[in-house]
Amino acid sequence: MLWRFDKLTSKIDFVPNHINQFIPSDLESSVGKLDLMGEAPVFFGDDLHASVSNGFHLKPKEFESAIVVGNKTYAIGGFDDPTSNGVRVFDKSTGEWVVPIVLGTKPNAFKGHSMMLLDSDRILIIKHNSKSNDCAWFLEVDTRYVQEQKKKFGSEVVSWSKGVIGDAERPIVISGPSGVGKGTLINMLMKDFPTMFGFSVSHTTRTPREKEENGFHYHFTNRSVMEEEIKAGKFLEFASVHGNLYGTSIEAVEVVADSGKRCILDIDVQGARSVRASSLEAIFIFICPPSFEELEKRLRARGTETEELIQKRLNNAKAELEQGTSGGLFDHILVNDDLEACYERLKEILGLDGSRDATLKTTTEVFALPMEISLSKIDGKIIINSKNADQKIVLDLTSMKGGGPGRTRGLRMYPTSLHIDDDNDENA
Ligand SMILES: Nc1ncnc2c1ncn2[C@@H]1O[C@H](COP(=O)(O)OP(=O)(O)OP(=O)(O)O)[C@@H](O)[C@H]1O
Ligand SMILES: Nc1nc2c(ncn2[C@@H]2O[C@H](COP(=O)(O)O)[C@@H](O)[C@H]2O)c(=O)[nH]1
Repeated sequence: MLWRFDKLTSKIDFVPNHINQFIPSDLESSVGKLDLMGEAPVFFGDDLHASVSNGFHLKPKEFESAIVVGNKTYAIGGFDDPTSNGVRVFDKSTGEWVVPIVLGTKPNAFKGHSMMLLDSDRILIIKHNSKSNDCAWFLEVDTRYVQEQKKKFGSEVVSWSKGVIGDAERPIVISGPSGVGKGTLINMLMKDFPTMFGFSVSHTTRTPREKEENGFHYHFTNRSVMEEEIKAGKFLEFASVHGNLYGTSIEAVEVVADSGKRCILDIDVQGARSVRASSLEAIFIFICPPSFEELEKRLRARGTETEELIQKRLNNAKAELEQGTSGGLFDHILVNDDLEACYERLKEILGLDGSRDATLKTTTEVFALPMEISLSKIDGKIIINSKNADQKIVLDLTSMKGGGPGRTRGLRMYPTSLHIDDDNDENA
């Protein structure tokens, strides 16, 4: 049994061992020394019954545990409970518990986890008794992305992001005016490198063209449904384009990441700007036509739009070309004059010009984590310690890329037989 001090009821009592206890390494700096003197800085699962100030019942849920980040306490768990979204937040300054808007796909229910605060803006959660490819999750509580979403929603927001082990490449955002050839170039890439790229299937309220397939070219939907889903935080970005709503759902990007492929997004300039502001660290490529006349010729030759819609798209193309080429937003600007030459240049940018083996993929061996673990941090690396066996696994976050929404890539994880001296352990 462990003792705990309940700040809300001012009582000291005992915490059963099954309730996960972890005092995060960065906590001392984030809450200050006072909190660490005499009072347990972490509220444990069964502390949570203490406050019902905003009317909901705070009976602790099974396998729920909590962690302090600055002024707030995040209670995480209870995923089995259908009434829970898995996260509750206690704000010390208001004395209230709130259920936040939860973005990203939350992990499947798990029985036990250990947590650690990273950089005071995200919580690392390691699922007990899990596999290495599904054990590391991040709950972003104050990253730039989450701060923006808090402003947008005007309420408490958190965002889940799954840790992906290995060298996943940065997603690719391709923008450019309608008819410039984005789809044509993307199809060439997907055909030549089928195991390497996955297309982010957008949602749109426009009507399908002949031969367009729901779920493959787009998720065709209607405005009221899509607006509701936007409100619910399901979209990484969305924009009104040529009179219709288009958007990239967080799920669309996650599906590609989970297949181990590099995600390609075909979105307009407004969408690219939103993605740039998100924590999806993508490469941004803008495709230009050789001339406005050629753009018009291609749009007409495609034969998919009415004259009225062609005029609308051409009109919007002027602003898009101006914004796309005015600098800052895009990493690369390509002119799609000769299709083959443009495709070669695109491959070059993506490192597919033969300078490396494009079919080569980093394979990461999957292994099982111990049943019961604790976490510590040594030399910037997270050590996952087995509570019952002399087994340690290193989680190296130094090459970590991106973050919410969706996936945090570039994690390295390997079992180690090295003896780790607990005296140097920042968090024994
Ligand atoms: N370099 C090129 N030279 C000539 N025609 C081209 C070239 N690239 C693409 N096209 C043609 O231009 C038309 C428009 O291309 P595509 O549909 O790929 O454009 P897009 O940028 O994806 O348009 P949208 O944004 O409307 O989806 C197609 O008929 C395609 O075959
Ligand atoms: N902001 C977003 N723009 C998108 C998305 N999906 C497609 N698009 C852009 O819309 C126009 C028109 O496409 P079309 O298929 O109707 O010709 C084009 O510029 C696309 O890049 C999206 O999810 N978000």
